[in-house]
Amino acid sequence: MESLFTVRNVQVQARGRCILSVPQLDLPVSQHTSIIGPNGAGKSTLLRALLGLHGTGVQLRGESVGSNLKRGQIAWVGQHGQYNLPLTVTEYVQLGCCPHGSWFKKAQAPTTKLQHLLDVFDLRPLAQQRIGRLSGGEQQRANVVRALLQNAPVLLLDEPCNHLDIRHQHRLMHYLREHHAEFSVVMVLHDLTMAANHADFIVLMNEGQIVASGTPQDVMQSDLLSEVYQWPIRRIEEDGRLFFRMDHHSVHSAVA
Ligand SMILES: Nc1ncnc2c1ncn2[C@@H]1O[C@H](COP(=O)(O)OP(=O)(O)OP(=O)(O)O)[C@@H](O)[C@H]1O
Repeated sequence: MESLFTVRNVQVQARGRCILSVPQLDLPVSQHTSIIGPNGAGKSTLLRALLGLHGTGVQLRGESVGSNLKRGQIAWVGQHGQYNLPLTVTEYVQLGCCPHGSWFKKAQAPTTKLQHLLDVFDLRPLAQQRIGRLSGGEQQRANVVRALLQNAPVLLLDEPCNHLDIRHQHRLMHYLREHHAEFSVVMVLHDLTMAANHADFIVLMNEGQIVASGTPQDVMQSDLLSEVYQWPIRRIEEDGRLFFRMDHHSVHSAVA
């Protein structure tokens, strides 16, 4: 298996505690990888490590991810955007076209792609609005468009479906699938059914460690998921697709 990212002996400490410990992880090329796991499992920390923000143990296609060259090949959507900038939606998404590390320089996106993405993500009517005045879901869509305009071969998306309604969640996932030849995607997702049906490769995390990695069929087993999430999770297979049902569980029995 050819690797997109190789992670070797990456450890991240914060306030005297280890929040990420990954002896070895290989993420395959040209696949959609989803990182799943409960709150605080270390998913965002792992994504930041892939971005080269936590030391030297990560390689992208065999070269250190810390180099500017490699970092310029990665587009990133974090959990929080910079919405206090005095920019319209069009100006905000065009930041994606700036050379890496010089976001303050004036940039122009190719008009066709910009207009296409504004249409796909229903932002055209809001194009001249201030980014700070948009709703949470609209801002998130603008963040995604900004990342897509970078034309980077690797997209790292931290909970890209945050704030998105169901239609826009599916539109985003379908866009990523339709354009899979243009980029590899590594994304953090909380929706297990969405992860199973849109990712080819799953990384399951808990307490700063990789619990399992592999295909959704192999990794997303009821017992393992229930143990990691500490909640009864039932896996259902229908027409070759996986669905996950959170079984009813009173808060009292979950806490007990
Ligand atoms: N700068 C920091 N200082 C101290 N603790 C931190 C710091 N950054 C992260 N942590 C802790 O590390 C753990 C992992 O955080 P991380 O954001 O990677 O989790 P996550 O899996 O992405 O969670 P969520 O699903 O809630 O977004 C958490 O317990 C968090 O409180």
